[in-house]
Amino acid sequence: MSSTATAEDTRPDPDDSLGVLVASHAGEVLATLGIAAEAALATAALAASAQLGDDPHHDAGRLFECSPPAAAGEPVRRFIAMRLQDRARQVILLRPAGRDAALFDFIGAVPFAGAILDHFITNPYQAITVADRAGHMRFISPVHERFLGLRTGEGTGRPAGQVIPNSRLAQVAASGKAEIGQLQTMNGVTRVVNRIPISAGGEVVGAIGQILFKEPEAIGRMHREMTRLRSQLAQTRRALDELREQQAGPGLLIGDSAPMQRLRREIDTVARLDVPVLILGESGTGKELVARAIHGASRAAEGKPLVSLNLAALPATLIESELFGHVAGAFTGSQRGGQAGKLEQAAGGTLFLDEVADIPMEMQVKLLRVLEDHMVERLGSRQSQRVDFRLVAATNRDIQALIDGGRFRLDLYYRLSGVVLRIPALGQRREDIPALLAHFVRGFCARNQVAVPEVGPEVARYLAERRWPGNVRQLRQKIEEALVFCDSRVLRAADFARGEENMAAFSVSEPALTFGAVPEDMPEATPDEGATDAAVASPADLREVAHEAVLQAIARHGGNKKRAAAQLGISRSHLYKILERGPRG
Ligand SMILES: Nc1ncnc2c1ncn2[C@@H]1O[C@H](COP(=O)(O)OP(=O)(O)OP(=O)(O)O)[C@@H](O)[C@H]1O
Repeated sequence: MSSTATAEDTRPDPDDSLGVLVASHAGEVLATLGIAAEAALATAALAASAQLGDDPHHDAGRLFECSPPAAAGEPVRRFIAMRLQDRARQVILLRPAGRDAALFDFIGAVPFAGAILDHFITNPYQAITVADRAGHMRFISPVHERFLGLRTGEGTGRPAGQVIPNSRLAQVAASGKAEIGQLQTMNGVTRVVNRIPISAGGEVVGAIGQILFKEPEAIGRMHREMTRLRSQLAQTRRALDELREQQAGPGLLIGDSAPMQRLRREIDTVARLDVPVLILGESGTGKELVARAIHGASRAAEGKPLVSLNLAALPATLIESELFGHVAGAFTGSQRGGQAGKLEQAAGGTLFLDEVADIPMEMQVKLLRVLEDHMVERLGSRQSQRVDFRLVAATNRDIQALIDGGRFRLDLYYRLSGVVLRIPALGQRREDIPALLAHFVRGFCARNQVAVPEVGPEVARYLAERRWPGNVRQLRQKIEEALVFCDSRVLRAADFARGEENMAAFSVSEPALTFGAVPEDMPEATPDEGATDAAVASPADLREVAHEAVLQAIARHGGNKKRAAAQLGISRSHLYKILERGPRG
């Protein structure tokens, strides 16, 4: 250590990057260390320090810049200095500033730079944390230390995850990828945090965390609202796709079995006639599809609406206002400007009364009357108007039994059943199953924008072997469920049998199985024929869907994985497997 700075002092060892200069307030150098031994630098530092003056607010330390005069042709060397002082002397710490140091410019340009940095470190509304590349804590704002119940510096040097609950600073320092606007729950409180990797010399050297203490609830609310809207959008998209599918008409009535061919011919015939049609068939056999097909094939109804009303489970009063509409103020809660009922809305088109056998007795008379004279009077109005529409009704009930039991009016039955179309149950046309399988696989993959998987040759036979009390609707639901949870790029019979025993038997390597009810020449389902390479299953795609379905089920059940697994019809270990492998695993 030298005691004075003189002109002949040599430049310090170039490896030295720090210097300490101790001087009196009058500028007399008392001691130097490291780069401060260079007389020109010490002189420049003391001159710059004198410029700062004595500000009682900065007793804690003052940052400033200084540059010794450069020899001709040499670049200007810039140093960052920090001054600490007491009544007797000042101590100045010196460090060269990098050429591109914005910090240097900041300190040079802002006389209260130190106060600003101090503010960032002690800001009560936004704490910061710093971890090094190894993920160990280097600094935690005092306000955050208090929140975490730590004494000053207590967390320093410890792994971030041990000090801060749910910390991801170590991961960010390791990956170099920022995480912005994330919600982090610490000690039961949710905060909004940013985690940002910090680089020096082209390398990630650590990460900082910014924790917003103010109004995280507002941001949290926005986050929840966005999540809700996203899921609503996905639901709407799905509903829209289904609607499009339904409105596409008779082409989408899949199946070439003899009963289906006959049904198609009947649809073509009745569509041309002005007669009411009653569609009978078990639940899920496609009655609504047939109603749409009739409407779609009817020339008279071209461009006109098909208006549906499901009469099951609606109380009589509601059915009446739905059918006939109402005028303004007709009843409490009525629409301000009044509203047209389904009968009016269907003018010129088709009125589809689904589950017609479930209509309450007192409404049967009113329906009968309007079907006889086609005169519609809105509730609360004395004026009636004539409305013409084609009537298609459907039921899965044994309507004859209801008539015999006095629960359905015979005269209404005659009004509804100008022509009766009977839709065969799926069990009576098992040969349609391969085509339905291919159709639902394609539809599901298109809706979810995932690649179409290959369908194992045993699948159609396996499905044809099952009982389908819920008919095509149940078949569709089972196929979609299997697609969600199928584990590989090939959809296998085993994917349909989660929770069922003995599925090992249904593998391709076991071709000797017999399928009594299945015709020998039953074609096998094939993947999308028009598809190109994209049709090759990307397991990751379906895994994403499965992962999402699992997350949603867990959320629906308040985090209870056992119940989520039960609802999805998978074992708990399968659920854990899906969670573990993640959406792209
Ligand atoms: N032949 C078919 N081709 C393609 N999809 C069909 C066929 N039959 C039924 N579906 C599908 O099965 C599901 C149920 O069909 P739909 O709602 O028409 O049945 P439904 O007989 O009216 O049922 P419910 O008696 O319960 O009202 C729908 O998703 C429909 O698209």
